[in-house]
Amino acid sequence: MIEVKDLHKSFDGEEVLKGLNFVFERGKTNLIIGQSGSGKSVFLKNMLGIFTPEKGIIEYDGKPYSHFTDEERRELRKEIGMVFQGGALFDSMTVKENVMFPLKMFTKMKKSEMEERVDTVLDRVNLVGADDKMPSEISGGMQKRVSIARAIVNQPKYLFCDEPNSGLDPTTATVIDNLIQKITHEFDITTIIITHDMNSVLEIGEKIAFLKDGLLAWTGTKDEIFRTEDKTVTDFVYSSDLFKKVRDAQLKGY
Ligand SMILES: Nc1ncnc2c1ncn2[C@@H]1O[C@H](COP(=O)(O)OP(=O)(O)OP(=O)(O)O)[C@@H](O)[C@H]1O
Repeated sequence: MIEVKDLHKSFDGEEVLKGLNFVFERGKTNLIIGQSGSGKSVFLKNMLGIFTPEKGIIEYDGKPYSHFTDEERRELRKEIGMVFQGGALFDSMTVKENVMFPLKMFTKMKKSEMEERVDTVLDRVNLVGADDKMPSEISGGMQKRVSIARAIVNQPKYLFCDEPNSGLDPTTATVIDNLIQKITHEFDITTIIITHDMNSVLEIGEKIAFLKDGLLAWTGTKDEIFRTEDKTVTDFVYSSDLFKKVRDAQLKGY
């Protein structure tokens, strides 16, 4: 669980986050949505310790990040998996080398143990047999799966995903969403996903934080987002054709 309390962040005197409060729950896919420029990435970077907030508290399983020693911050870094927008694989490394990278960086595992772990996660993301391929030789969807495998190989407690399905066709995007959700449940991870994709909201929005102008404008679940009459939310979500179609179908009782 990651709890954020009264988080403020400014750049050059301009306040981007204006006092956010939210609990990202363990074992759930927690989504951050909102228009471009609403502060989603800045929010994520504060949680990752890349930015330091001027005010507010970020607690990792009950412990404020500001109280962590340097050593504890390094330990925490090992417990965080990251799925970057675009995958961010190392082009010059094979699939297997990419996935093994965090183990080499953060653990003292023996080579055989690392190989076993890599095989297990590649199996988990349905990439058996792709070990020796280069990123350029596999599809965008497969690259995302490699990125997920790399993010979970060190058994993280927290998984941060920045638009994990951007650039994918809708079917592959759904496969990736469902994979992240399954892994979240299976390993009881606190997963935080920034997304623009309304289909993801419908599929895996177990807990949603809707940001507007640096404030939390609404929170709820994928079921609640359909029922809310909050105009700020409806203006945003019903600008998506997909949402309109699903809501119309629901109203007709399909
Ligand atoms: N390092 C930085 N220095 C100065 N301003 C920044 C910095 N990072 C972000 N900002 C500003 O903070 C605001 C929020 O940006 P942020 O990237 O969090 O938006 P976002 O909601 O993630 O947008 P998008 O959906 O387009 O990625 C923007 O006005 C942006 O210019």
